[in-house]
Amino acid sequence: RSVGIIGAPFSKGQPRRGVDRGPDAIRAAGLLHGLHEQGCAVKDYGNLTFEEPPDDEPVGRVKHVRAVGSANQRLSEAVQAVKLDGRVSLMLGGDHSLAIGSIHGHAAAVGQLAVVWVDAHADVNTPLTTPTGNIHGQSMSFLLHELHSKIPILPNFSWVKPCVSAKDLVYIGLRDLDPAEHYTLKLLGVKLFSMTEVDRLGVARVMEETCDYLCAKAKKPIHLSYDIDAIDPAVTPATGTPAVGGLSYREGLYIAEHLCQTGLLSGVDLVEVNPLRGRTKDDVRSTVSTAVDLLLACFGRLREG
Ligand SMILES: N[C@@]1(C(=O)O)CN(C[C@@H]2CCCCN2)C[C@@H]1CCC[B-](O)(O)O
Ligand SMILES: [Mn+2]
Ligand SMILES: [Mn+2]
Ligand SMILES: [Mn+2]
Repeated sequence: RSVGIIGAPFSKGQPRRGVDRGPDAIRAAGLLHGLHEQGCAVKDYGNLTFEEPPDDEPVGRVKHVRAVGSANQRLSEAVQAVKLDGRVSLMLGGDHSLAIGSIHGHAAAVGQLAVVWVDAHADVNTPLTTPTGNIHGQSMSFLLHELHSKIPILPNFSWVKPCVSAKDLVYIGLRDLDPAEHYTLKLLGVKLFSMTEVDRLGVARVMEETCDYLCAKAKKPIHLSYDIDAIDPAVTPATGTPAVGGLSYREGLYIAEHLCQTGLLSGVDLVEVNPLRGRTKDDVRSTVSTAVDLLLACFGRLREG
């Protein structure tokens, strides 16, 4: 497998300091060494640098609009370039607002794609429904064709074109949604496997149904957007919005292994690792090493050897 790594040290999609340290923490924990060990051809494109627009006042309730819009435009261009290099793009966050640029750039390069969003949260608030104003909880709303009419004009966001159809999106791990998000997902008929379905069906059946659902019509390239807070906070506590009752380490790995086996994985995000949110060094170590293990599984590592 040929992998192109992009570091996106960005935190303005949410209020907590430290998530911009995610990319270098994940690298320091041995990501590149691990990928090389398992035979991947790896190119590290380094960390993006982001401008800090002055006077970035909230627009309505939405915070850091100009910074988030500008950062994601830059990320979109970078991901598109990695795809045009013929590599699977791997974006290391940084907060989950970065999925806007990552998925946008991926779609610009490959056309229609399927999205698997692994997360405790749906991140599908619109700028008008968000309870917090944090754009990391709104990312999917900018990307879905079906929500285009619900998105107001925002500064530095005019470049964003919706690029995902609701029928091409699957959520896994949901357990902390806002009312408006739940309403939206039901209204659009988005396929979702909350932690209830994970418990009821088991992760193997969830992945079987996910792939059957996404591949039923045509096999599209898959974009996997993995929020580390999908995993149970007992395993990955160093993150901004932990929610109890998450995926086990094993379930998290299985999801990555299964998607890797489809051969359709074309873009990956690993976001919301925040080294400053661990109570102890062990908290941080466990979070970062789990992130590395999930990524090694995305790119071919199997527990059987
Ligand atoms: N829906 C949210 C939003 O801010 O829009 C509100 N929620 C926090 C809140 C905590 C108390 C119980 C109810 N939920 C976080 C989520 C965004 C997560 C972004 B992600 O990237 O971490 O997934
Ligand atoms: Mn998220
Ligand atoms: Mn989340
Ligand atoms: Mn988060």
